[in-house]
Amino acid sequence: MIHMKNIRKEFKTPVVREGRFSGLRTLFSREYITKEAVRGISFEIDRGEFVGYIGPNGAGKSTTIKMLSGILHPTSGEVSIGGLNPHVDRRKVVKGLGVVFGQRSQLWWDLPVKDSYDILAKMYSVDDIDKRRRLGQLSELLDLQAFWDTPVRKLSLGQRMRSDLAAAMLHDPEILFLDEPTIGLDVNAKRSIREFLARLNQEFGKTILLTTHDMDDIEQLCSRVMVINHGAVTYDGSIPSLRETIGLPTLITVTYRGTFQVPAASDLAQLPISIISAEGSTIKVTANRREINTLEVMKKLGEWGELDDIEMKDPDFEEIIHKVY
Ligand SMILES: Nc1ncnc2c1ncn2[C@@H]1O[C@H](COP(=O)(O)OP(=O)(O)OP(=O)(O)O)[C@@H](O)[C@H]1O
Repeated sequence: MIHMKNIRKEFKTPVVREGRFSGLRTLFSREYITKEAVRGISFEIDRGEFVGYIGPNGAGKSTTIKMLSGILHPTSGEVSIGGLNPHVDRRKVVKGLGVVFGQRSQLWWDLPVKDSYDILAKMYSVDDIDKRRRLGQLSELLDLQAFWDTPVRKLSLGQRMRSDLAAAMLHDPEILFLDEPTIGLDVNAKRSIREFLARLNQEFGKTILLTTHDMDDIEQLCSRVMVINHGAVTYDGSIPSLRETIGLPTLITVTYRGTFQVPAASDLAQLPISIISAEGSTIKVTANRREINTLEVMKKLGEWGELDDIEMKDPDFEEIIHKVY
């Protein structure tokens, strides 16, 4: 449904001149610096997928989304949405696309929220009956009613983001591109947006590509994650297999009934288990699931004393991402 093959994007910016008349000299400069923002990205996204697109600042995420939505033209490579080129067939493609840039609103700043929807409905040729029906549904899902008549500039960030999501869905697109839709939101606002996005995907079958720096968004919503770094995709797969690929150790806290006996240092060195601390009847160890499975770890720990309680903590997704970046 969404196809990108060997996509590259270069930006050319004039060399900034220094000294007298620097502004004018920069303006008329013929020297450019070329920045390769995206370097040969390829991926396919199928109908109904919910894909996280993550990477550090400046990695090329927004540039990718802009090329997919036809705002930017790739320097080279193939891009298509439902078989159409978003740059060439922009009008047709945008009918099936909803786009939200969390940092920028597509609503009219001084108008009441509902007036922006009237304008957007006209722009997307949504008739009155469909507009009323969809806004009723969106208003219920996103709880918009309370600020329906409020000018956009007076909305809180959470209300503004909910209004923007409704705006992106007003023409009922099949595909949604979201660039940081939870940026700056508090826990409750994030939760309500995540619930909405999960329903769009699960109940209404929408295909969603989500860019975010919030790893909870990714973990709670996405079945697939793509990591982009320095303009190239460095990982594309599920979250569990990303955990496995990175292979950070699991922290295991064991409480014994009474005393326990750890093996001699030479024997311990043979095991894929490391002791972090031992105090009273509690010991903390780490083990890498790539080297030893959970059952084997429990068996080994059981040989050291009579087990009372075991707690396992997998590495946070945040820590894993830190490793990939
Ligand atoms: N219009 C432009 N002109 C010149 N350089 C640009 C332009 N847009 C983006 N870039 C550069 O391309 C690179 C990728 O930018 P992009 O905005 O795609 O990153 P990002 O992954 O979305 O980052 P962030 O997480 O900070 O939003 C950056 O080095 C950026 O400075």
